[in-house]
Amino acid sequence: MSIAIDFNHVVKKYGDQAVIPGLSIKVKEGEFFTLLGPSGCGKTTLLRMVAGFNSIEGGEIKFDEKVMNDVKPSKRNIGMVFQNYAIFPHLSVKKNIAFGLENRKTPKAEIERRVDEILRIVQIEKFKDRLPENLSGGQQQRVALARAIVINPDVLLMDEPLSNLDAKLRIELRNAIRKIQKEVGITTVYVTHDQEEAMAVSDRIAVMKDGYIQHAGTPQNIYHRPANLFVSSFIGRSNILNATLFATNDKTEIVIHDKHRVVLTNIRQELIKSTKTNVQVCVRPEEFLFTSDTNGLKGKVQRSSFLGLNTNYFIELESGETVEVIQESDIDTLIPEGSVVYLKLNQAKVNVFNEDGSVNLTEGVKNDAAGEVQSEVNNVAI
Ligand SMILES: Nc1ncnc2c1ncn2[C@@H]1O[C@H](COP(=O)(O)OP(=O)(O)OP(=O)(O)O)[C@@H](O)[C@H]1O
Repeated sequence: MSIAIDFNHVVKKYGDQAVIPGLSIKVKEGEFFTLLGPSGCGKTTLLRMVAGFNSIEGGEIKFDEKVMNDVKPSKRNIGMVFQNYAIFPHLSVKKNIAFGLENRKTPKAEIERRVDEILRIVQIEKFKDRLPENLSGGQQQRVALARAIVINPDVLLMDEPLSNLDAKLRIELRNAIRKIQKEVGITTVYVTHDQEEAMAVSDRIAVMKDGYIQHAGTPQNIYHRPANLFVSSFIGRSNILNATLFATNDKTEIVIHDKHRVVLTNIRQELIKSTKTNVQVCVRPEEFLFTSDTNGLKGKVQRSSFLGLNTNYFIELESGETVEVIQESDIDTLIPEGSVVYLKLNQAKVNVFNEDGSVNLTEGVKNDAAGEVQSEVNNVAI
């Protein structure tokens, strides 16, 4: 059985310091939900609150309709996977997996059946009689995952489960984790600081900073329509350019470096309080296009790198700023280093933020975070 988790104005304090000042979000039943953010933003703290290892100083955490604040960790029916595997070294793989069921006094035949089923799902049948010391890191982490899910938990919590593995294994195991989570359908909260990993495994991601969720949404929405400049810089690569936004009754346009004009049709007019506003424009490397139009942004190619599918260019603009441009590789053409080029923006894709970067002025942001930072953002005067 899987459940929904409701974080309702949750507060965590250490002494006087509120590391989570008030956080609200709903995790859906069966969802793969990831907490993503830089070191110290409060991901582990929040995960430990779900498990019951951390006290709650305000608000409530509910599993479906039940308030869990004072429920002991052992009564929460949670499976956990940590980065350091946490499996018993002296027990075989099979015994490690059976351990939680034996503790719960599950009948022997049922233990046999469940362990065999999980060995199959996690694809470690052939190692079932080995001791952990004779397994690779990735195989040990599969055992840890099997141990966590064999007890049929309501919630699966994972804290950086891949961070001790090498790059190739990380990709292999993250795909396995995603597949297994969908097969068993357990509501999952996953912690990572690796944005690519978060995008690869999650149904939804909450990008955190300083104990607040900045943006919660699908990987696609967070990438294409980040709620603020922090989110756009944290997820994927971004070129940030200063610009001026002019809004008249006829049209809205941005002017970059006093020269390059781009008409935009997707600005949230209700947020524009002045005919002339300083803004910051975020252009992903693939949202630049080369043009023969000399009204484009002029620059000089500093470095061209053929990467197979794509070609990567670093271009120094007249302003002295360097931007990164990615184009699908052409079979014969590589723009040589030193060439003068003109760039235009894919105007439907770029994001425009207010001067301090706290609000995306572009239409299409879908932010499910219902915490205080959200209402502050909505009230920002521009
Ligand atoms: N027991 C504690 N006492 C005091 N402060 C703490 C304690 N545990 C964590 N903190 C502080 O709370 C904040 C959030 O820490 P947390 O471990 O949740 O961050 P994180 O996002 O998981 O970081 P990382 O990715 O480095 O693990 C940090 O500023 C940390 O120093």
